[in-house]
Amino acid sequence: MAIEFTKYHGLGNDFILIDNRSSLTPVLTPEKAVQWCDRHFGIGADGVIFALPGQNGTDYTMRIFNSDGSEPEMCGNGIRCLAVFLTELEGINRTKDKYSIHTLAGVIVPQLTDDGQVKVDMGEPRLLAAEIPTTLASSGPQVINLPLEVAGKTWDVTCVSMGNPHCITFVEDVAAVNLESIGPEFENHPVFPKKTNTEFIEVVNRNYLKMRVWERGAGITLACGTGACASLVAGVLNDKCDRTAMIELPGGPLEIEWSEIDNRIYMTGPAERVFTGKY
Ligand SMILES: N[C@@H](CCC[C@H](N)C(=O)O)C(=O)O
Repeated sequence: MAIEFTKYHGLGNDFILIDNRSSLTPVLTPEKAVQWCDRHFGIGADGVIFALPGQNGTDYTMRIFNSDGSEPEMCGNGIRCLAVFLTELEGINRTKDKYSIHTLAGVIVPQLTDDGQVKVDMGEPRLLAAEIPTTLASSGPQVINLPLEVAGKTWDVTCVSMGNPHCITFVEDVAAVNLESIGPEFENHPVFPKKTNTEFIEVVNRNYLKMRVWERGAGITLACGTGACASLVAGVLNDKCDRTAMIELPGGPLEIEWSEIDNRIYMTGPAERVFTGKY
């Protein structure tokens, strides 16, 4: 049976979106998602996202499979793509759209802005080691600037959950990091029982950070929304940046704010439709 899909990207972090609004069961298995995401033998993407009916009073549910078939709790760039996809499916006036989306990381609220971007209420960051989860907490309940041995080198890391796990480390020159070799070592490190996403951050100034990412279940991607949020939180906790900053990723910039008023993270960035098809 042919299934209709639409390809989107958020700063080059690309996804296959599927209209799954008639059932709470994704129309693809994780194994099929791996095949669809293959850049040589399939459509090619960092993940597959399903727009499912809402649960517990929410408008919709988002589920996502990474390109390796694993299921993460949340995806920041993906939820911006989902918001635009839903608007196009529902045909509502773009500027008024605000959705409550049920995810494995809780309820997330994206809103389309007047300039065609999407601003997302990403919820509160979680900092307790058990919430990340990580076993790396020697001196307290949080992991802030603690040494971690990876591939024969000591890295000072800060761990933040945005529903999914992130390990952040600050470096002098982000372009010099050999992501391909070091990324999998972080991802599969025994101190992360559910594996981890890893962000390498260069601080340019207190409102401008450069980031490269190795994603759990997807490898090197051009952008990671939850990673940018977690990195801003890590920057604030280490007194390296202010609570509002531009995070420059290989695919482009994201604006991130950690509100002092409600402790929630707000992420603003684009989401673009690329093409539609049947597979
Ligand atoms: N690219 C995403 C994150 C996708 C999930 C991640 N690979 C994980 O397994 O946690 C984003 O924009 O947040």
